[in-house]
Amino acid sequence: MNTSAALDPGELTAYRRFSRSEWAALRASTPLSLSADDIEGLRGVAEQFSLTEVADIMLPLSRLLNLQVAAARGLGVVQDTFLGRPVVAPPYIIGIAGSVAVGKSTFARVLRAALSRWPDHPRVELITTDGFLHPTTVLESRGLMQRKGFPESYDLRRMIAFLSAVKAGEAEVSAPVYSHLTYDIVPDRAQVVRRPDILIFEGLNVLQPSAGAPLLASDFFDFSVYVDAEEDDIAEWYRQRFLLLQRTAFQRPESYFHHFRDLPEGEARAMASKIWDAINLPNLRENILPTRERARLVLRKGADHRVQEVRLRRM
Ligand SMILES: Nc1ncnc2c1ncn2[C@@H]1O[C@H](COP(=O)(O)OP(=O)(O)OP(=O)(O)O)[C@@H](O)[C@H]1O
Ligand SMILES: CC(C)(CO)[C@@H](O)C(=O)NCCC(=O)O
Repeated sequence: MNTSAALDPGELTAYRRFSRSEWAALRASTPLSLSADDIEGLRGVAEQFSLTEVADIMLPLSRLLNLQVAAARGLGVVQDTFLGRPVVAPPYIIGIAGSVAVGKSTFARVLRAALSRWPDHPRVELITTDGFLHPTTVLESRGLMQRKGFPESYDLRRMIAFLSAVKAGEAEVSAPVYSHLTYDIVPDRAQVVRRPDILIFEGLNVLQPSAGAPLLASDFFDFSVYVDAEEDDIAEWYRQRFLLLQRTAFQRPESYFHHFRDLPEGEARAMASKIWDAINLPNLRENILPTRERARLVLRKGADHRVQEVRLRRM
């Protein structure tokens, strides 16, 4: 099986396809005038993100989302008026899905910065589903340490309860926090969300069905994005990130991968490939890629991380 760009006829009718330049041209409808400094500021949120990526991909998307937020608020007014209640806009929730190492969190950080520049929705929060992984003690007791990222490794009830509380407009909603350094949930720490204008909810599992549970994460989404790329490219990004972490985070004694800190580069690459092939690639094929066609927007990246094609669902 591969993750090639080929689409079946059903998908072709569901989505409009845009080349990079066609999508970039939609920036023309962006009334927000960003100075060169503003754009540089957005890029600073994630140094890997190039200026052209911000201008060509992120600005049209932030405009589309700005219009969508306004429309969703309009519908909220209709419902509150019908119910005779004071009008309160619930947070607009955007799900971001895709493989391990495809660049979801990088993309989400830049999207957050871009959306928060709009005066009508300055308060944008970002939560990753990593925090809803079961802690290591639970994963170990269930024999799931080699299944991290698979559906059974998450506390889905807690994840759905979190989204439900945010959408219901609760004043403060807490999410657990995961550390990539210790490879575990951080005890006694929480990330608190306080009625943001927009919540970006990022993780490989956000578009997945939840076995047996009545609600899915995507039931709470107003919009969703799938970050897509060739399997081989993602595997290489995973290896590159592993090598970077080896030179940085793994050097710290509290790192779960501290014992890999002095592996020669060839062996470190082989170790990264082994973890990729054993865990993250099967998870991509079995559980993540099958959710791609649920997304409203699919961004297809090339080997250089630049988005080459955008597919937008017809609604
Ligand atoms: N637009 C980009 N340009 C260049 N490099 C990028 C870009 N986006 C991500 N990367 C790099 O690709 C790697 C994976 O990115 P990131 O950590 O954002 O992925 P992720 O999908 O959030 O992964 P995970 O699911 O493991 O958290 C990182 O090394 C990151 O620096
Ligand atoms: C925490 C997840 C599942 C998602 O971010 C991922 O980073 C992970 O830890 N995968 C398990 C195999 C690995 O260490 O790459």
